[in-house]
Amino acid sequence: MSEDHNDLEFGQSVPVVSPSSSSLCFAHVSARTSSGRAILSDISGRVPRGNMLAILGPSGSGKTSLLDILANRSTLSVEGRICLDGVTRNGDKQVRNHVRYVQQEDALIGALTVRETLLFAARLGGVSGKSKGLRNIHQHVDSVISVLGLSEQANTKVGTPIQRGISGGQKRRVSVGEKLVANIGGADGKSCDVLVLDEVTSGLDAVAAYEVVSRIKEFAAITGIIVVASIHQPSTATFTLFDSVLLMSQGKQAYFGPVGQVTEYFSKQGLTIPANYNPAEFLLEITNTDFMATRERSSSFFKADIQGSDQVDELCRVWNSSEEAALLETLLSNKDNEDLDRDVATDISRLGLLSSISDASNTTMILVERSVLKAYRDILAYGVRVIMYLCLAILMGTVWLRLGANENTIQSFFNAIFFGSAFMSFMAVAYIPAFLEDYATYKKESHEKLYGPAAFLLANVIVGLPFLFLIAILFSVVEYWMTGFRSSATGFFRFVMWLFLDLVAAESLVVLVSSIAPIFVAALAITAFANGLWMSVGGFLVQPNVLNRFWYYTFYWIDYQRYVFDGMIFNEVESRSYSCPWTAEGGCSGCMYSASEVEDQVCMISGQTVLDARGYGGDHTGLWVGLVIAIAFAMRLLAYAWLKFMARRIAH
Ligand SMILES: Nc1ncnc2c1ncn2[C@@H]1O[C@H](COP(=O)(O)OP(=O)(O)OP(=O)(O)O)[C@@H](O)[C@H]1O
Repeated sequence: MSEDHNDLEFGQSVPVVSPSSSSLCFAHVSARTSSGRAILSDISGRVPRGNMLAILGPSGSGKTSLLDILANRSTLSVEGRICLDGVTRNGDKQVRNHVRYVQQEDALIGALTVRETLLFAARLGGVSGKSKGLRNIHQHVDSVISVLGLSEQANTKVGTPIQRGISGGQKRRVSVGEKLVANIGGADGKSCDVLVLDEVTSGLDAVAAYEVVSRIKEFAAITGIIVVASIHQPSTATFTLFDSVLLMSQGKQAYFGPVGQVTEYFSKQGLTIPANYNPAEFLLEITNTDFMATRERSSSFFKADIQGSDQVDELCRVWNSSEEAALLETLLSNKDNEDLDRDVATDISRLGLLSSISDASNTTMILVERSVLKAYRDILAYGVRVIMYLCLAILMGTVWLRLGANENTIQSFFNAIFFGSAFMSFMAVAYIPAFLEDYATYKKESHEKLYGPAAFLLANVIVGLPFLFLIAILFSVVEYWMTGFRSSATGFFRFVMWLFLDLVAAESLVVLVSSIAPIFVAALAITAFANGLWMSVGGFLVQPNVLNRFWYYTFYWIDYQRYVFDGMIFNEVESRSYSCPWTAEGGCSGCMYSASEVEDQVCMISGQTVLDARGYGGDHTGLWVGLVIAIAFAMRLLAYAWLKFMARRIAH
């Protein structure tokens, strides 16, 4: 391969590899669930480099299951052989470095524009703007935007639940674009050799679908990548763009071969595709057991008594005994083909169209940059919480307004501190939707080994901490002074510190729960329940010496809200004094707590007396700060361990 190929740019139509060179093969692939249910039975095919395979079949026929297996993402138990460029890849963890997968659901960050989304995808994929074959990363991204017909939307945001962005079909194109911009042909062991597209044209009209598929075809021809796409109801024009087609029904194979030979093959079997009839539509009709629309049309093939799945069995039986199936079998079992595949693949890997710059710290910084953009643009990420906490501060400031320091306000101060800290932790649930959006993106990107849980969680904490600090400051500025907590800079800043730690711990709980249960309603219910639990056992609603022994010896000691509450109480009460009325009969003896006459006829209750009387032990602020940090850290660590465990499970 000539070095000149490095100067090729996306959009040029000079083929780099011969379409008959190395390939992706799958031979006799069968798959079962853990309960033994057969999902796929004996599926075979071969896709040379630079070619596109369409997987066609009715809903539930096993298209996604096969794509997952080819990308080594399946949790099913798989038999058969999969090889890429002559190397057997069954269960090979490395295969995911070579496959880019566009899943059915678009996992995009709503606050980013189309161009930003693709720029971040290119950078995360390891594309360097200084790469030899790539004069400018922006140019590269713009050319992908242009070929996907997204130039007019380049600066439009993808869209959030409260801000309309691009359409569903345009989102599909952005998802495809993310794979096209990222590290195609890179030389770092993470080159993209196979582009897997699940339902790539769903949501697109016929013209847009044709445009997208034809651009992908052009791209495959230039770069030599193999494209495997499941597709629903393609127009005739779109269908004929594919080089070959695999027809599936009920997990079985009804045809594999060149698109151009479909009509001839089925005519030979007595299933004539009517003139001017969309062949793809015909194939779907004869394999759809739910709606047997073509019985009359295909009566010369199907005997009158053959119904439903028997019809599919008949199609598969005919395929298995066909010359075409025998030819495919010969191709798959030919050792010479494998050797040829391997040799050409070595040549292709030297291409290095784009070189790589990715490393762990660089990836984390890219993720931080992306999260910062999202955090300040997407009001749902932090904006909603900033507004909500400010409203809460004003509400509390006006309800607990200018409390004087006397014996009648002591309980109100305790209530204000409990309500403020508990409610703030509770409302961390507002972060769940934003985290779940990030999680979906992480899941998609980590599947392709672009980064792992450490970079994801590190970026999350780096971006989150300043926002939480801002919330703590804003809340305190309003509420602290309106309520009339002790007037001292130390008191104020300690109050801010405790709120900040409270928010950090509460957000860590959200991250942990949402990582384990990444479904909105489940994460919401579990987090709300956990916060309710921490509130109940924290020692304020039920005093520790009365608290049931089970809760006392378990959750009471790992309750971050308890340490925050105790820290805030000591900060406020310990150094304060509360006045109480002096009476002629009893002096200070009528006060709620033991008081002393500090001046002539002036009784004061010391804060320490209040704390002692209410059963609060000594001030261990340092220890409590350490414990809240440790609890928050432990929750993040558990989230990391869980994500790592899940990543390993999928990899195996
Ligand atoms: N891990 C699994 N456990 C149980 N059943 C599964 C599993 N994976 C797939 N299936 C079942 O296998 C069948 C094929 O599913 P698959 O998603 O592969 O079909 P599909 O052709 O992609 O459908 P659609 O076009 O509707 O997306 C379905 O009935 C599905 O429920």
